[in-house]
Amino acid sequence: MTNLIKNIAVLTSGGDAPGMNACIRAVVRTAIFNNIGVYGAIQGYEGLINNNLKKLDSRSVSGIIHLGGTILKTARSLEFKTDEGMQKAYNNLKANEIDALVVIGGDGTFKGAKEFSEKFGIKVIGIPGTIDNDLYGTDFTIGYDTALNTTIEAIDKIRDTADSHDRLFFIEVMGRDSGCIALRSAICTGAEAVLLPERDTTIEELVQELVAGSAAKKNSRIVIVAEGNKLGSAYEVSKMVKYRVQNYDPKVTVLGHLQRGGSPSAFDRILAGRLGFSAVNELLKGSTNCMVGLSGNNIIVTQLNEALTQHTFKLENDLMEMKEILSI
Ligand SMILES: Nc1ncnc2c1ncn2[C@@H]1O[C@H](COP(=O)(O)OP(=O)(O)OP(=O)(O)O)[C@@H](O)[C@H]1O
Ligand SMILES: O=P(O)(O)OC[C@H]1O[C@](O)(CO)[C@@H](O)[C@@H]1O
Ligand SMILES: [Mg+2]
Repeated sequence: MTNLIKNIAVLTSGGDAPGMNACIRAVVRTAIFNNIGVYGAIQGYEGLINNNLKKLDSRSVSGIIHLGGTILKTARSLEFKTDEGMQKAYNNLKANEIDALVVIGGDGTFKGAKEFSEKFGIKVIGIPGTIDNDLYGTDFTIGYDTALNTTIEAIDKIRDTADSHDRLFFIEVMGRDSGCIALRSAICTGAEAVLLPERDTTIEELVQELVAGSAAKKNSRIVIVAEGNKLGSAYEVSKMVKYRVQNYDPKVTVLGHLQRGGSPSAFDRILAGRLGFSAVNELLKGSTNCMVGLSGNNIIVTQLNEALTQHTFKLENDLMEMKEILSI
């Protein structure tokens, strides 16, 4: 195997996700094992633009495998979307003799990496890291499993109050325009209803479901509201329901950013290790403009072009049907 790569830069970009640190550790140590120097770009693409690059060694990633967030920090960089920003990033990579980039993030991060690579010929490998699980080319993204577990732990707690007071709760969960966290958390918590971006539900249909719950002698009711659903935020949906059924006194909880934090689950740590390790090995093989992902129990490689043009989370009608039957 010929190693033509002298130095690489690794960065985390977009929303932070639990397991990003475990992944940084895997990238750094796999690269060092193969005699490749590693720089960490601080705050995602901003670090490349501002030459905020930190040389990393094996010890700089000690004691981080269990930490949420990202030691490299992350950002949503507007400047990287401009020609000038990309040019500055390229100049800094050249000045530091960096030949390749490993980016850990979501679809936006991959879009940026693809454009950058096509424009300047820099080798890039993407590693899927986002709680949204909204990327084609992998069954799971780093951070999703932990976020789902955090979400269901929070909903279970709300269920205690809902049960004790015979209340109706609308709980808004993250996921941008993907309903993956919403549907899975609805199944895991026995939620009575779920509003998803991938499925149109009218307010009348939702009210009917809730009224049917009352008729079936349900005391508490939990409605999971995916942030990207078409009816509106949990507050808006709650108001619309209250307007139609006055005797409900609905409560609203927006789980928000607590879903992104915390120590990564065993699943996310293993996934992060495998994907970080594979990303560097792909670079060594000469691969570029691609992402590593998990399919079944195998690591697969998908070209960024393909990953970015395919839509990801499709409504699994079988899961939806099962959820509906199991919550009668
Ligand atoms: N078309 C693009 N050209 C250049 N850079 C881009 C482009 N799209 C996104 N980026 C860069 O990638 C960054 C991260 O993208 P985005 O904010 O969409 O998050 P993400 O990677 O999809 O992660 P998540 O969805 O989990 O937050 C952007 O802030 C921007 O710097
Ligand atoms: O933290 P920010 O920038 O408000 O972004 C929130 C978004 O990021 C995510 O947490 C991860 O993509 C989405 O689920 C959510 O829509
Ligand atoms: Mg995204």
